[in-house]
Amino acid sequence: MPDSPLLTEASSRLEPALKYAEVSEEIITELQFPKSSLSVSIPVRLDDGSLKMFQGYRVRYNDNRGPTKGGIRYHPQVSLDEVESLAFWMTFKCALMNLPYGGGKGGITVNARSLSKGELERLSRGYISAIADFIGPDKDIPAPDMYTNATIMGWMMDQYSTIKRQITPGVVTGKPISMGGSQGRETATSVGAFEVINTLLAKFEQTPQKTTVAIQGFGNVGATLAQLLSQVGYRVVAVSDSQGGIYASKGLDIPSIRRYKFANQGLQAVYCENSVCNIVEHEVISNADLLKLDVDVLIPAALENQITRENANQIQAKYIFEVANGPTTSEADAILEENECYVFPDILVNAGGVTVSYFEWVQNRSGYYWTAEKVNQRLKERMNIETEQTWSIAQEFSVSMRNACYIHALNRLGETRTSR
Ligand SMILES: NC(=O)c1ccc[n+]([C@@H]2O[C@H](COP(=O)([O-])OP(=O)(O)OC[C@H]3O[C@@H](n4cnc5c(N)ncnc54)[C@H](O)[C@@H]3O)[C@@H](O)[C@H]2O)c1
Repeated sequence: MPDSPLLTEASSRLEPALKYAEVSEEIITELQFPKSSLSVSIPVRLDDGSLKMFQGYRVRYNDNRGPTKGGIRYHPQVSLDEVESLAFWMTFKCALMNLPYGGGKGGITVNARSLSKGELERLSRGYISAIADFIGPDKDIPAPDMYTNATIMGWMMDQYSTIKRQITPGVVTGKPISMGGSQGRETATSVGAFEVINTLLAKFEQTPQKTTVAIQGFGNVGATLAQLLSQVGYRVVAVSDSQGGIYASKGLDIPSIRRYKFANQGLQAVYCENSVCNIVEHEVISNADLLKLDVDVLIPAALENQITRENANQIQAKYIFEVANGPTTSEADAILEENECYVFPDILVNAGGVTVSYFEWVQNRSGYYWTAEKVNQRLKERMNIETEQTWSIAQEFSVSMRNACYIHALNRLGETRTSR
């Protein structure tokens, strides 16, 4: 095994699931290695006339179940090891959701916020020029991830189409709707998580009206999810962003807070009537405080590695739904399990995004576009099917939902590999 601590840690988390999964040793061995990894150097002309080189990666981890699929991340800490470990998880997420895809991932080591729009466009187009032979609608299909968005996906699709001299919308998902993006893609992760939360809390007879919720991260996914939850009666008592959080035991007025945040770029516990917003009684809390609140449901929706060996014993929530990727370390997982806290893992909870990415690719290939209602209906169906199946596996083997997800995904990967 090469020196890849993140990938090694990722694959070690599968161990408890292996004794229940119907997969051969050979397949498990194969799954420890990425099929192919590409490193590229991208020259970019900056606005001041100088030339700067950037490092980029694209990994196709495993393509037994179909073309590889996964986002592209722009972040200063991007490394080949990180991209390989994220591509590894995409392999499992796609199998878990029964999508006809393998796992992939990409990234560029860059602080995207330090670049102008023009520089960002040249970098994105340069990256696609460098990896064009490695990707394609039947080979590997990128999507947005941290610090990449629909605009960047649009540039990438355009660049690829220019190189191939053929309009190829199915090469990238998460595009603007005007370039073949799907209705419902922007809210897909929140809608998917909402379905999973409702389905699983119902198993514990935990109704929305008697459930308090704290959400770390009031971004694209966290804020939309907060709204969906509060609409059906969940009491969202705390939310936070990178600057800190707010808490009100009576519950927060989420639509008002969203409006305020959109207009002022800050979090404030407000209640708005028409255009007037009044500040309501609340406590200002830190992100660390938010995680330890006495609530029923905790939703990390910001960064990875938030729940660790250091704070896991102080978590009071009974249920954790991982919307962020990798918010709980494996040491924290063990502590939470001992404390009878149910953790519902990222590869299920946040899989709505990749599911609607799949729908986008299907629409691009057929040239027939669905309504938002149709997208959401199909998304909910698929989330429910896989949540129920995973729940049954957890009951059958008396394992955590994390291990049940791995067993379910491993079984699918094993079945396809054996058939091939
Ligand atoms: N957007 C998707 O479709 C999607 C799909 C799957 C997984 N995810 C994961 O969900 C998470 C959120 O994604 P997003 O698209 O909403 O991102 P986003 O950038 O829109 O929002 C992230 C939020 O987290 C906040 N934040 C940053 N640092 C924080 C900190 N230290 N403590 C608390 N909050 C902090 C930010 O202020 C922001 O409100 C990420 O982990 C992402 O990988 C997103």
